[in-house]
Amino acid sequence: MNVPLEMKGVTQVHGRGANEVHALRGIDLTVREGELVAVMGPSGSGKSSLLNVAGGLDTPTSGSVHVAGTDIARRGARERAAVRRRDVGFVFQDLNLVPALTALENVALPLELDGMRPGAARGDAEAALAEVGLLEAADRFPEDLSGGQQQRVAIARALVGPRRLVLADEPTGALDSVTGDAVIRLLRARVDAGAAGLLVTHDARYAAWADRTVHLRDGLVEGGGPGSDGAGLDESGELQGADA
Ligand SMILES: Nc1ncnc2c1ncn2[C@@H]1O[C@H](COP(=O)(O)OP(=O)(O)OP(=O)(O)O)[C@@H](O)[C@H]1O
Repeated sequence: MNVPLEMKGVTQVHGRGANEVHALRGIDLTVREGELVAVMGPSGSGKSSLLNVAGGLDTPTSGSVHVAGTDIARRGARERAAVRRRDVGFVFQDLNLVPALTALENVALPLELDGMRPGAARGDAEAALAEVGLLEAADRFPEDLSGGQQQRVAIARALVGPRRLVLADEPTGALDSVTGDAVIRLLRARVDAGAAGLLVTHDARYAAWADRTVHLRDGLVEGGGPGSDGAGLDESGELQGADA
């Protein structure tokens, strides 16, 4: 089976000329099935850029980004969107639930947009809501849910269907620690069930749930020379301390 995520020599330049920002400067990163990788680093080091490129929301300036075997760096927007909908789940800090849709309809939406029949989409959405412990809230609207419940609906929407790659950008940002722990536990459970996960976090406590941590600085994996994807960087207590 293909590796869920394999990035090689990925660079990304935002802007032009005097405004050019080199957000990513040569990233090699592989995330395998059953593996949760935490991404840490100072503000502006490229964490969000890395996640957006990994999930095909942005294209890199150079390098390859294989998601479940397809190099999305070399595909057009339409094909990238198809890979994204089929294989990638995003958990963002910004919940982005549709206010006019119930929890269940919010979760079913990406499946229906991808052409799944409403009945089948509903069944998968119920399973995803059950996974986050919110099946009883299926028919409620976002405004009738607490912040933590809304976050779980967003997680269910990210995890619905058989996604092989789950990308989370500070998913615990706005949450109290109990709810934050619950979110990370859900992510960990999905990865243990066979997905690959990439988790951007500033919090060493959440990074501790990952199998390994990659530290970014100025668009590069620290200690990750050519041919390395940063595995084993955890041994550097100094870097962990600097980021926490
Ligand atoms: N759309 C854009 N246009 C121009 N510059 C950008 C754009 N997106 C990101 N950048 C720049 O690229 C660099 C990396 O940004 P990125 O958001 O990836 O960092 P980050 O590590 O996620 O930061 P933070 O922790 O603050 O969210 C920064 O210098 C940022 O200003």
